[in-house]
Amino acid sequence: MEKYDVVVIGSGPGGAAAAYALKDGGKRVALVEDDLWGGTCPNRGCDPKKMLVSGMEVVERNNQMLGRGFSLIESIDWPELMAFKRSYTDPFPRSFKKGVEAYGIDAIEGSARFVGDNRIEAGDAVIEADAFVIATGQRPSILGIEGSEHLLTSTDFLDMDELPKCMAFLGAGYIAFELAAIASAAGSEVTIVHHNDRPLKGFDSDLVDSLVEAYEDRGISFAFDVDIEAIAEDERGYLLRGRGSGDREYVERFDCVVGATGRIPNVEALDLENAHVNYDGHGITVDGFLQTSNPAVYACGDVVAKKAPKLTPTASFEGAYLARRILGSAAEPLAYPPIVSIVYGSPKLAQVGVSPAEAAERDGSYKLDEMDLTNWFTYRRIGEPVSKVKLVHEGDRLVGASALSSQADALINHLAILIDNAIVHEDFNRMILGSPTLASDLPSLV
Ligand SMILES: Cc1cc2nc3c(=O)[nH]c(=O)nc-3n(C[C@H](O)[C@H](O)[C@H](O)COP(=O)(O)OP(=O)(O)OC[C@H]3O[C@@H](n4cnc5c(N)ncnc54)[C@H](O)[C@@H]3O)c2cc1C
Ligand SMILES: NC(=O)c1ccc[n+]([C@@H]2O[C@H](COP(=O)([O-])OP(=O)(O)OC[C@H]3O[C@@H](n4cnc5c(N)ncnc54)[C@H](O)[C@@H]3O)[C@@H](O)[C@H]2O)c1
Repeated sequence: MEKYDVVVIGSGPGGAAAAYALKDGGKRVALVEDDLWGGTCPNRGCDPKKMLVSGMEVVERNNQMLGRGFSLIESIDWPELMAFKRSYTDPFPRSFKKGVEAYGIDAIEGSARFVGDNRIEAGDAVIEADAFVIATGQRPSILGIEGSEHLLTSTDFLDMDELPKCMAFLGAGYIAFELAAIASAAGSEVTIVHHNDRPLKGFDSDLVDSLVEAYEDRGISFAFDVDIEAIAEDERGYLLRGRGSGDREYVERFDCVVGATGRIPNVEALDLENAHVNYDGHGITVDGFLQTSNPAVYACGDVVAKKAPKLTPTASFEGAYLARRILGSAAEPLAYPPIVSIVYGSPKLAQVGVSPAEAAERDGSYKLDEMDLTNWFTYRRIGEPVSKVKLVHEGDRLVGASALSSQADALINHLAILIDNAIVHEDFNRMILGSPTLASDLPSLV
């Protein structure tokens, strides 16, 4: 039987951050993976999605420059765009695993399951360790409806050889908005079907309304307040059946339907009962130090039941914290800085820190500014149809921001740096930034 200081289960951003930092700290570390090395983000999440977003951005920019020296590009060649994506994803797991091994971390292939409080089995190996980090992530949750076997997932979409002519996304969260924008830009007729009338819950509702309008302008349809009950295959595609408000029947046919109704934690295969590790439907339950009900077992990333958004940067932040905790250099409970969330739609929607809704609730201590930036030079020069920002200040300090535009992803990170470093308007008097850029807009925003 092999013995390690620490065994990390799951090689995604959370597990990898922990494993590398523990190795740096002198520990003997094994990293266990039962599928694609590197986890969701580089293989079937953020990165492949953003490779396809590159195509969407070209179409978006082209549309904005029509009649300004440009005419319409034909359309996206989907198989070529997919080949571009695969040029990144296909070699990724192999080179990731090579990197792990070159760093001196033992890479073990197999599905890990606990067989005792400090012992797992993975493949043929039985392994003991002083500490375990569980970082097994999540997988798509499949709606429990009749014919659910016909639903595709985000993983299927991100590896589709041909783009369907007409498709639906069920759910109106991050995945539906991002993949719908990609599919629409590539020429598919897209509908987002949602069970209530509040898409992208968690983001500012005014900006979400503007995003929905922008999608409708691009030809994306929405079916709100529809509870889907069944999907059936026939000779012409997939028939989606449900009930709308007032018990009205909803029946539509699509070439393909992608379920995007959330993700569920990967816990079942781990046999957590054998190690006395508690979990619930949201994931593994942990204390403020990311320790589970078994003092030798920790958890980080998407598999944790937590309030923090389940994103790559939060997973790696937690993995790095856990390494410090196990190495004995983190005495305090985990504390998150303001976390940036971005929906890579068309346009992009982003937020960080105190939300406009929270600012409105705590009347008096926060000041909320709403600004339409559409006529600012940064946006005029690219023919941007909509650019809005909502800024929350506490005294002279920026504490929160929400933004909607094709540049919102970059802008929100700039604003997060101001928030994290308590940079106020006067601080820009000491700086000379390259102009005209998003960064040179900042002094006028804060
Ligand atoms: C379509 C999509 C797009 C996304 N886009 C973004 C984005 O733009 N930005 C962003 O911040 N986040 C994005 N995310 C979320 C991001 O991918 C996750 O938050 C992140 O990957 C979580 O990292 P993790 O390490 O917790 O888990 P994962 O990356 O899911 O890694 C977990 C690993 O554990 C392995 N595993 C599971 N069970 C076992 C077992 N029993 N034994 C061994 N190994 C096991 C899995 O195979 C997997 O490789 C996206 C997600 C999806 C699905
Ligand atoms: N850009 C990014 O950072 C990014 C991109 C994609 C995914 N992610 C991560 O992956 C997670 C999963 O993405 P997602 O879009 O699947 O989840 P989500 O939680 O963002 O959205 C799920 C949507 O499905 C709806 N829904 C839930 N149950 C339903 C039901 N029974 N019937 C109909 N609709 C239902 C919800 O109301 C919601 O609108 C995200 O929460 C996020 O953590 C992040």
